Amino acid sequence: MNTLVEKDVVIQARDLSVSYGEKKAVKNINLDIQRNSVMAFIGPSGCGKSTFLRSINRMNDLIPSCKVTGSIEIDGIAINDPKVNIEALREIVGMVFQRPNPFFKSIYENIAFAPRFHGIKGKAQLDEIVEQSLRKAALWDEVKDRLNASALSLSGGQQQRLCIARTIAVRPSILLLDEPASALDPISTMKIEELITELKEEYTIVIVTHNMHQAARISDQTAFFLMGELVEVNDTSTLFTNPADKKTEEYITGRFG
Ligand SMILES: Nc1ncnc2c1ncn2[C@@H]1O[C@H](COP(=O)(O)OP(=O)(O)OP(=O)(O)O)[C@@H](O)[C@H]1O
Repeated sequence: MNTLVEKDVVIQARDLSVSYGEKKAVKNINLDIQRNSVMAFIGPSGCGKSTFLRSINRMNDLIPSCKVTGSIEIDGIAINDPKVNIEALREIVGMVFQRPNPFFKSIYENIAFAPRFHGIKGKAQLDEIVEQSLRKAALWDEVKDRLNASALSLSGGQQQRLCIARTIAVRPSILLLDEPASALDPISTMKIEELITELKEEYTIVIVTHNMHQAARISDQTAFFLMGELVEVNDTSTLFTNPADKKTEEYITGRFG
């Protein structure tokens, strides 16, 4: 059906496959991800969600046995082109992992480190970046009086928001979140979910989650993976209430996985 406004696709995967040695972990994926939306990847353990996520900022390049075929375009640029500057790509496409992994440095330095590395030296400018990043990550009020304390003195949930702030500090436009709340308590999880909903105003967010309630609460679109294949992608409300594929229905109703 024609629509008046074309969907604003920022990430476009075409026939994307990823193998580790002989094992094909992601098989011929075609997927469009819309700007300023939250896309959730769900599916049973080992179905390729994280592998696909990592191909969006070429983190798979770090795994020697890993081979990627097909294409991913971000804003029309084929990111697997050898000419692409990977550091620049990873600034545009930031990533946050399952376990909070702050640097063994102060809260301030965790945020200021990358901007300083990229040449921002002025204290006032760095202060501004630190404050804005922490505000966007909904952490400023909790840490503004102890910016010089060790990041490791924060709770797990605060550390994870610090990692999100650290990612935001280099001004990405896409955030990849690999089960960002799975190691956190329910209150910290709720804060991360609220944060994701706020951040999508400014960022395109792709999140891997094992928690289907979480996917239903925070995502606009959901993609269901099974054994390396993309079974179904749809608006989250449709996928959870009226899945097109029987395998999706079986998974979301808890019949396997
Ligand atoms: N570094 C690696 N080397 C070899 N095989 C890997 C590697 N990482 C993942 N795999 C394999 O690729 C397949 C997909 O793994 P992946 O981690 O992408 O799945 P997943 O859906 O994210 O799983 P989970 O939900 O358990 O994190 C699995 O069979 C896994 O064993």
